[in-house]
Amino acid sequence: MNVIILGASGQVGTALMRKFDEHSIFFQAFDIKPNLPRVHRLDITDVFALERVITESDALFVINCAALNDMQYVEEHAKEAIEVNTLACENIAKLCVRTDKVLIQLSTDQVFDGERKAGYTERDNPNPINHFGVTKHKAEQKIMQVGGNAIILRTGMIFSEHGNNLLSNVLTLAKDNKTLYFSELHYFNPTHNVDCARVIVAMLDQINCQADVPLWGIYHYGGSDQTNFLEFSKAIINGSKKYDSIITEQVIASNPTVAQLTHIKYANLNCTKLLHTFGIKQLPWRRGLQRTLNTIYES
Ligand SMILES: NC(=O)C1=CN([C@@H]2O[C@H](COP(=O)(O)OP(=O)(O)OC[C@H]3O[C@@H](n4cnc5c(N)ncnc54)[C@H](OP(=O)(O)O)[C@@H]3O)[C@@H](O)[C@H]2O)C=CC1
Ligand SMILES: Cc1cn([C@H]2C[C@H](O)[C@@H](COP(=O)(O)OP(=O)(O)O[C@H]3O[C@@H](C)C(=O)[C@@H](O)[C@H]3O)O2)c(=O)[nH]c1=O
Repeated sequence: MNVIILGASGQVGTALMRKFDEHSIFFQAFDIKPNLPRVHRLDITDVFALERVITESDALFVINCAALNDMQYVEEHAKEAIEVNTLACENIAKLCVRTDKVLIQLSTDQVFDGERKAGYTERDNPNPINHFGVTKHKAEQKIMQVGGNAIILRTGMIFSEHGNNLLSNVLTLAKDNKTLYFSELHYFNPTHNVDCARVIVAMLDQINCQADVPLWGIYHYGGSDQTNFLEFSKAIINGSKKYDSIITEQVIASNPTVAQLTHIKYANLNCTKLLHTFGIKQLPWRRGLQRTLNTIYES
């Protein structure tokens, strides 16, 4: 198997590179910031460079993890976000069709409006309420219009030991002994980057073996079980206490209106389709959280 990873320096990209090495899968890795070994520079909005990379490679799979993910930045840089999160994805999809490659595109729970408490299935209609969700939903629509052998994997709140994510934000504030204020009314499925990579590798494996079975379409994956911002931040603090005595005890429920947060209210993903189609089970995020904290504090 031979794979192209776009956005390889990010949370999911780095975990994928590690998994591919473990499984002896050959990959070519690209990112706008090639700050890791074996990652080459590629801006996915550079149409010609993108075309060269995809058409000259004999990879069977393209996994697109590249995106602008800072939701506040995306609100303030709407045009740039459309270029990266939507138009580049459409181009990637077209190039995959032209070169007969399978596309795995990462997407988000933020394509929904967050009003459905029961957990969103793939049959639920997207209705994004933030610009990040709009850019990702438009990408999904463009990819579906292009057709071809494409999978869209929607996930939520990815955490890892590196990069800017909710876990690192909580730790930074907690180490300054600041009081943390978090909503207990906003729900989501935290997803360990390594777990997300596990799911992608399992999907690739099966696609590779079952070329005649139509597996294309949208799937949901998030860590089990759903939680809210308050509970998740408390779990981070509790898991850090054995390493850090100065960490704050002060985690307080503050329940802002949806308008005060860019994040949607109920971002829970129902992952049954992935289980029934690929046999891939959800893993508990608490296990990934403790592993991540161990890595952060022990390295
Ligand atoms: N993080 C999360 O909580 C969630 C993420 N997702 C989706 O999953 C995917 C992977 O997310 P994650 O690994 O967390 O993302 P990261 O932000 O960690 O990684 C994305 C990488 O893409 C790079 N990038 C940005 N613009 C370009 C560009 N024009 N060309 C090439 N590379 C670029 C980023 O660089 P730089 O850092 O310089 O911008 C970064 O290295 C994305 O599609 C994301 O939207 C879905 C749900 C939740
Ligand atoms: C640091 C902090 C954040 N928050 C809130 C604000 C914010 O909406 C929420 C989460 O903060 P973050 O900015 O770290 O995470 P956020 O950017 O909301 O995360 C999202 O990222 C994109 C890419 C996705 O696809 C989503 O699934 C989701 O994971 O927590 C507080 O309430 N109190 C705090 O002290």
